[in-house]
Amino acid sequence: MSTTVIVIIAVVLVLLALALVTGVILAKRRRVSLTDTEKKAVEDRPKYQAGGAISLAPAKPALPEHPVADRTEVDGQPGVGDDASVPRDSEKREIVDIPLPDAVETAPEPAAEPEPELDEIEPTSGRLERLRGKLARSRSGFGQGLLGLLGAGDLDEDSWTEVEDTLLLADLGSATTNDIIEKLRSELTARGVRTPEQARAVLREVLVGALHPEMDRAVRALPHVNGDAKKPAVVLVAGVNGTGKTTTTGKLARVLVADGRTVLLGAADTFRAAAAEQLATWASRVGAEVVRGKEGADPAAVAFDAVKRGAETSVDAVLVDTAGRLHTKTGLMDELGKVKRVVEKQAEIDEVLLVLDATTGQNGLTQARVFREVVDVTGIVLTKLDGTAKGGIVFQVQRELGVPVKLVGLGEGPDDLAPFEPGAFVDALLG
Ligand SMILES: Nc1nc2c(ncn2[C@@H]2O[C@H](COP(=O)(O)OP(=O)(O)OP(=O)(O)O)[C@@H](O)[C@H]2O)c(=O)[nH]1
Repeated sequence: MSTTVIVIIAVVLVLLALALVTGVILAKRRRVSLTDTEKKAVEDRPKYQAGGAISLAPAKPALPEHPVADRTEVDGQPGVGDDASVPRDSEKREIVDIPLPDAVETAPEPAAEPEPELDEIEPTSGRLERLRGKLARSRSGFGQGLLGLLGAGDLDEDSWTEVEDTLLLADLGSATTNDIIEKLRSELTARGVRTPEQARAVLREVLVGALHPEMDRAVRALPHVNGDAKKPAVVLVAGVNGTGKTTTTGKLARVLVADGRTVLLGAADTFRAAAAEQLATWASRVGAEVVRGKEGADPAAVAFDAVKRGAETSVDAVLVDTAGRLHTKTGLMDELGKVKRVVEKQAEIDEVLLVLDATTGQNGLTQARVFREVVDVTGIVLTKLDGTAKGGIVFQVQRELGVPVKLVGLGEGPDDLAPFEPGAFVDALLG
C-alpha cells in the first residue's frame, strides 16, 4: 500500500472521529432538564388507577350555549352544533290572509239572583167557611139528600132506608151510619120535630156530635220555649205517595208563616227527585229554608239533618215531608220507623200528620190502619175533599183511628188547606 493511500485513510478516520464528538456534544445540550418544583408537579398528577370505580357525572349535563358571538365565520354557514341554515334558494312563503277569529263575546255578568217574591198568604181564620163552595159535590149528594128526606115530615121505614143509603154512599161506613140513624130517630121523636128547619137543626146537631167536636185539633207546630231557650216543633208528614203529602207540607208552611212563625222544610221524600224540587218551590215562596238530600238518599238522614238545622237556625217549626212509596207493611215499618227513631235521637216529635186522599175511600182507611201501627199518628189531613161526593169519610177515619182530622185539603191552590171544624164542615155540607 502506498504512503498516499495510508495518509488518505488516516485523514478520513480523523474527520469521522471529529464528527462523532461534535454530535454527542450537541445532543447533550438539547436535553430538557426539570427543576425540583416541576418534578413535584409531575409526580402529583392523578394517576390512572385500573382498580378504581367508574366516576359518574351528573346525568345529561346542560350543553354550554354555543358561543355564537365568538364564531369567526359570519357567512351564514352552520357552525358545529348549529341547525343547518335554510338554503337560500328554498321556496319563500308568500304573505297570506289568515282569517281572524271573531271577537270573543264576553259573557255577560250573571245577573244577581232575584230575590224570590214572597207570596201573600190568605189569612187562616175562617178558611173553611170561605172554602165551603169547594164542598159542592158532597153537599148535593149528602147534605141536600138528607135534608130532603128529613124535612118532609114523618118518615116511614122506606124513608129511613133511603137515609141509611145516603149515609153509606157518602162513605160514612156502617157503624157510624147506624149510630147516626139511631140518634136521629130518637131526637126527631123526642123533640116533636115538625118543620124542615127543625129537622135541619137536629140533623146538624147529630152530625156534629158524630164528629167529636171535643177532640183537640190544634196542630202541634209551635216551638218549645223554656225561658230564653227555644227548640223547634217537629212535625212529620206521612202518607202514601200521591195523597198530597208534599202539597200539604207546603200549605202548612204557609199557614205557619202567615201566623208570623219561621219554618224549615225537610225533603225526606227522596224517592222522587221532583218531590224535593216541589217542596223547595213551596219553601222559596214563603222564604223558608229547605233541607234536602240526593235522590235515593236515606230519608232518615235527611230528616235528621233537617231537624238539626232547624235547631241551629232556631226556627219555630221543622216540617218533614216523608217518603211514602212503600206498599208493603214491612217496608213502611222499616223506613218510617227509622225516620222516627233517628229524628227522636235529637228532638221530640210533636206531631205526626197522616195525609189521606178522601177520594180513595176504603183504600185510605186501609192505609191509615197500616200507618197507625208504624207511628203514633196524632192527626189526620184529609185531602181532595173538593173532588169527592164522599165527604163522609171524615166520620169513618176518625172513628176507625180514634185520631182527629185536623186539616182538610180543599183544592190545589196554595191556601186551600183549612182547619177542620166539625160545625163549619157540617154547615158546608148542609148548605
Ligand atoms: N183537588 C185537590 N188536589 C190536591 C189536594 N192536595 C193535593 N192535591 C194534588 O194532588 C197531587 C199530588 O200531590 P202531592 O203533594 O205531590 O202528593 P204526594 O203525596 O206528596 O206525592 P209524592 O210527592 O209522589 O209523594 C198534586 O197534583 C196536588 O196538587 C187537594 O186538597 N185538592
